Amino acid sequence: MRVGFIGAGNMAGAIVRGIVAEGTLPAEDLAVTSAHGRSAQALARETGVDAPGSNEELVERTGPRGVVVLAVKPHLIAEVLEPLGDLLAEQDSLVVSLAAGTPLATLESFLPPGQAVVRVMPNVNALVGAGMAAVCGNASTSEDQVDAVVGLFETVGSAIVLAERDFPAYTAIAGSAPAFAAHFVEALARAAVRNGLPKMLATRIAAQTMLGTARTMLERGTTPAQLADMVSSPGGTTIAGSLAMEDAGFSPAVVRGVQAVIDRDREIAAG
Ligand SMILES: NC(=O)C1=CN([C@@H]2O[C@H](COP(=O)(O)OP(=O)(O)OC[C@H]3O[C@@H](n4cnc5c(N)ncnc54)[C@H](O)[C@@H]3O)[C@@H](O)[C@H]2O)C=CC1
Ligand SMILES: O=C(O)[C@@H]1CCC=N1
Repeated sequence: MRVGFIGAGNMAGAIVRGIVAEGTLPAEDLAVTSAHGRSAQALARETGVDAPGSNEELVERTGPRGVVVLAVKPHLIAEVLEPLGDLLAEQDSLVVSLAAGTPLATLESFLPPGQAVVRVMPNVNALVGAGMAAVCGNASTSEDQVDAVVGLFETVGSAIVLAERDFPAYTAIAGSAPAFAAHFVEALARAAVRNGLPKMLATRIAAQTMLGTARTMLERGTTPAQLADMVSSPGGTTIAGSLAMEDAGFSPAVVRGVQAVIDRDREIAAG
């Protein structure tokens, strides 16, 4: 399978670096383009992938039946897709869009009828093989094509098939949530700095603690509530901290943040 990425920014960079590091596909089967070519060339130099001079050339080198991944910002999808429509149809390419708030119906409206399109919401942790991706194909996509995309993203983390109506909530807790987790680590570290720990050490300690907490839940099936109970000694330190965080509005702040992502996703979708 040959895969071309239109866009060489944060997300494409994370996926390409992850795929190359994991050895999922040989670097020569991957290609990237960017708006002015500079970020694509830098990524190509770093990873050994190809950096064709235009999006048309990228589709040609990726096809026939190649995967063309749209990794540009949502507002650029129309101007990138429309000129490529005939070539994508001719090559029988599979179009994969990573764009937030951009439904399959919108993507289809920029392409010839019958074009196979898959919507994916990945996250940046693909960079270290620990990503989370949701996948949804349109009516023109075969089961094999959806499976191939799931398989590709499984090599850089976890991947699931998800109904398109659930993409906004999923985007909040997977696509955007690495930023929220990073804010939490940063806040923990700053609080420790206030109490005398050096920032780098505090950040490492907090990040390792997040990693271990996630692994305990995923590998042992421990629920968040069970894990909190395991840590909270009666009359101890943790329950004092947890209740103080709740008193300061921790859960309502997180719920509002998730809702804001969902609302913004719907706003982008509405245009
Ligand atoms: N950054 C993230 O963590 C996530 C991003 N996404 C989605 O991924 C997409 C890309 O986001 P980022 O990588 O963060 O953006 P970015 O701004 O870091 O990268 C965008 C890339 O698109 C390129 N580009 C712009 N116009 C182009 C054109 N005409 N032809 C070829 N390349 C062009 C730019 O040069 C740049 O390399 C967005 O649609 C976003 O919604 C989805 C999940 C997570
Ligand atoms: O902020 C954004 O719009 C994209 C989608 C999810 C993560 N980054």
